[in-house]
Amino acid sequence: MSGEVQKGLEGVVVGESQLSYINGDEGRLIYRGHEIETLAEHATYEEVLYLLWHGSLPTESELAEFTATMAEERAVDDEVLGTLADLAAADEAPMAALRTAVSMLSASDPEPDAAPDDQAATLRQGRRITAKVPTILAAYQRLRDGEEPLSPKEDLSHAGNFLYMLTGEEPDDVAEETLDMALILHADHGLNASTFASMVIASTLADTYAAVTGGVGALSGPLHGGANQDVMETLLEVDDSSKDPVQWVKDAIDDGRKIPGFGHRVYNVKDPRAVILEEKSRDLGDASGERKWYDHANEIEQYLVEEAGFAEKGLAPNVDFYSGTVYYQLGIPVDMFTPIFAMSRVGGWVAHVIEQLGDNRIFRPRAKYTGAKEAEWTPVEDR
Ligand SMILES: CC(=O)SCCNC(=O)CCNC(=O)[C@H](O)C(C)(C)COP(=O)(O)OP(=O)(O)OC[C@H]1O[C@@H](n2cnc3c(N)ncnc32)[C@H](O)[C@@H]1OP(=O)(O)O
Ligand SMILES: O=C([O-])CC(=O)C(=O)O
Repeated sequence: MSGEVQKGLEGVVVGESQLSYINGDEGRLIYRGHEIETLAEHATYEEVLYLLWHGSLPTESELAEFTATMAEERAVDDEVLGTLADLAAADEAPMAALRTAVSMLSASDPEPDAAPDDQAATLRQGRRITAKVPTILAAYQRLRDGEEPLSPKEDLSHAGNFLYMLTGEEPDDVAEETLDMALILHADHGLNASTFASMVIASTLADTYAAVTGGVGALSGPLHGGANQDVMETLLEVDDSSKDPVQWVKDAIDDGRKIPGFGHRVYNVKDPRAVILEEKSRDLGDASGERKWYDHANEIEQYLVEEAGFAEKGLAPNVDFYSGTVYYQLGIPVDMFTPIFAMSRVGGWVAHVIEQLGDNRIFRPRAKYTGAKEAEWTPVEDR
């Protein structure tokens, strides 16, 4: 066994997966053989969930049944809504509220005695959690606004129902399709930090709720999913400053700031999801006549990649760089951006947990011990 330290586990292969493949030099992402561009254009989020969880694209009748089952599972208990109201009163961050609420869902699980390594039961539990996350998030946003949560509508899509529960109005096609596409793009991405966190938890044979709660926690950090909120806050800061975006970013680099939404452990080139989201951000701007959010982001990208040497260092926009400008143009509050990422990625966490359970071995790496080996014991009163 090599004693070499692989900081951040870079390049370490810990298992096999059939879920998603990333080529970081080509900027390519596929889910179970399907290119992300094809899925973004033609699939729905429900279809992608089915693909990830069941191994192949559903037939029309399989999709109808799957969609209906998930829609029936959207409602959450009053106890969860009550806790969300308390958290809203305490001004808790939405990702923290989501983390707490997902953990609470286990109390109403209809299969509490399911064996932890039962893949079929894990899939049903994961499906129920995935169905309920939008309800939790929309309820939380309404409670923060002093409004009553809305009950889910079963006849709307996963994305459409979330927007309805958030705003009280059924969304137009553009908003629904845009969010649906964003959910598809964020559903899975190999062994990213939050997915790996879920897998580590599942590998101990802890339950699905523990694994997903851990995933939410890991995704919330600014080096991971939290970056989409940071990107939008950066663009708002640019807009509020008296500087043009390029001058702003030059000064930010001189001040030693990291630019959120740039850099990736696997991609050395632009993330293919960022390419799709960039186009969507520009289209939304053109349609509304207000392109400044896309323009600010794009000017920053052009400068960093073409003039500041980011391309040579393999630093390019990641999925978080343009997603925020898309959500912002849909009127979604900035601190709901990372929760929307979670609303999608829960599907990937569940898929990887099921895959892990199919060939489980507990994760247990080692650290190279660099501490003292012979310390002298001194009684507390003599220290
Ligand atoms: C959904 C997602 O999780 S996508 C990632 C979302 N996170 C972000 O956008 C936050 C900003 N980006 C980052 O912090 C990093 O690029 C990460 C966390 C994504 C990847 O981290 P790592 O693979 O460990 O790369 P690491 O942080 O070591 O960076 C390598 C070099 O690039 C630099 N670098 C990396 N990202 C950036 C950035 N956004 N801006 C400026 N410099 C950067 C680092 O300073 C480092 O330079 P050095 O070698 O001179 O010290
Ligand atoms: O893969 C990663 O490390 C981060 C990422 O882009 C994702 O989770 O979508």
